Amino acid sequence: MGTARAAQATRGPSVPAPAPAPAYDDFPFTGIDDTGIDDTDDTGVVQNGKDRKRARDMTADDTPHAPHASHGATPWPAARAVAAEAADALPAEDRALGDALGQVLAESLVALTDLPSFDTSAMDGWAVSGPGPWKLPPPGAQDVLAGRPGARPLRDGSAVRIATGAPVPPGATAVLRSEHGEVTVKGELLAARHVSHGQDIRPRGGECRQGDELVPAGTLVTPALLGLAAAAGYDDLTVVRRPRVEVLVLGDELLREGLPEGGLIRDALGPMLGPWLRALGAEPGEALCLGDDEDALYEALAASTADVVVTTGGTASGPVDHVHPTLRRLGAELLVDGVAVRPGHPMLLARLGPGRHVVGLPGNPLAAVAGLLTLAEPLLRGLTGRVPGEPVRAVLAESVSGHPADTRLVPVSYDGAGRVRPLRFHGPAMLRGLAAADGMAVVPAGGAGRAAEVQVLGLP
Ligand SMILES: Nc1nc2c(c(=O)[nH]1)N[C@H]1C(S)=C(S)[C@@H](COP(=O)(O)OP(=O)(O)OC[C@H]3O[C@@H](n4cnc5c(N)ncnc54)[C@H](O)[C@@H]3O)O[C@H]1N2
Ligand code: MOO
Repeated sequence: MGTARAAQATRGPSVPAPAPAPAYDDFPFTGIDDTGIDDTDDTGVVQNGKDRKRARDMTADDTPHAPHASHGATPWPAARAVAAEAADALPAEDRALGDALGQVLAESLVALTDLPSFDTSAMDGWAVSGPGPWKLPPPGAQDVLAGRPGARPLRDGSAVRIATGAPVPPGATAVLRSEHGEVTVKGELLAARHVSHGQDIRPRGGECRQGDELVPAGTLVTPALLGLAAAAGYDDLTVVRRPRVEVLVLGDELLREGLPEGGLIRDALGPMLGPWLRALGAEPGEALCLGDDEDALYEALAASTADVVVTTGGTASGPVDHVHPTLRRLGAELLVDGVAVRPGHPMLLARLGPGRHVVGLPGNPLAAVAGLLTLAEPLLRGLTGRVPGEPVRAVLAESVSGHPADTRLVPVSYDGAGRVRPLRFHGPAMLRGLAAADGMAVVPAGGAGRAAEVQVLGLP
């Protein structure tokens, strides 16, 4: 707070007074949010035309109202690269199929069996041998059903009723679908159309042979992969261990339940970070609320055995912002200390010791999400062994103003035509836009015009 106000104060009286202009973070409900970017109305609506011109005027460096530049901050792409390189994948572990979702295969998935493991009927009908008409077994004879092996061999010219999924009897040459066959009064089976050799029989090994590589190591375990692994004979999978993450929520002003009152507000980050970190492949513990207690923070960080500690709040330089001094006290190595991105510029990444990292997220909720996407996501990608996908890019349905020096992350949603549209309520303290968003657009310094292509970070 205060930079723009301080600049105003140094203005001499001979300088013509500009129209009263908003200072850096005075405008929770007006056109300026604390990113220092004026593209919103009081509800956070992105504006055009003369409002945009006003935005340009207000963000020009020679005005008294220039926003903070992130001096000494790491450029956004470089910060992501540092976080991605900070840690190698954790060791492998065996997990039951039901527990392995979202982890990465540490070994390739090799078929433990042929699939199908026997010649299988693809339809309900009759297994037939040779050309028709076919003789049927006497009424009351056993049908061939799924899960019942050991059907008797079929002789040429005979048929037997069979169910989908049942093992085809030896000697069968095809399966005739029930809707394509007719039983005569003499008890013979006739085909209503030509039956080709092998029709509606799934041959053993048609999908894979035992020993075939089905999926390479490094693949993310999805629900579909779990199904394939089960079909191929697996009870458990060898996967990269999930990183254990502790979440420390800082701030004396935070309530864990009920309505905000008396200057206290609800903790919006504890409930959000656990599920989000899990979606990124981590094993988060219950968020711990530490208030603004410097010693409690020191002790929690010193005692932590987690692979990653995520803190929220306390990253700036206010009187109770204890993250930097505590990391200094612990002798931590700061890998990233501030990022040229809005919101979220005070975010940090530190190494407490070998294999022990701290991600410091700013307290403003949308700024915390920016920190999560900028630092925690690539760090966890490295630890979990997840391979980065191709960056998603999309065309902007309308222009988005930019910070003069820093990257901006803006909640966007896809319109029907595959373009992305910036959303209202995107101030650093707001989650309303994000909750309606499909992603966060990466807007370069200076902004991006309508129809420009931008990177879009996905959300869980
Ligand atoms: N002199 C300056 N002051 C600030 C700057 C700056 O550059 N110079 N940057 C501002 C920006 S931008 C941000 S972001 C914040 C970051 O501050 P902290 O990480 O120290 O966060 P706090 O001060 O603890 O909290 C900021 C804000 O967020 C609210 N908050 C905190 N935790 C939660 C939570 N779990 N759930 C909901 N809301 C939370 C908190 O009450 C504050 O309103 O610093 C600015 N200041
Ligand atoms: O505006 Mo701050 O950038 O909320 O991180």
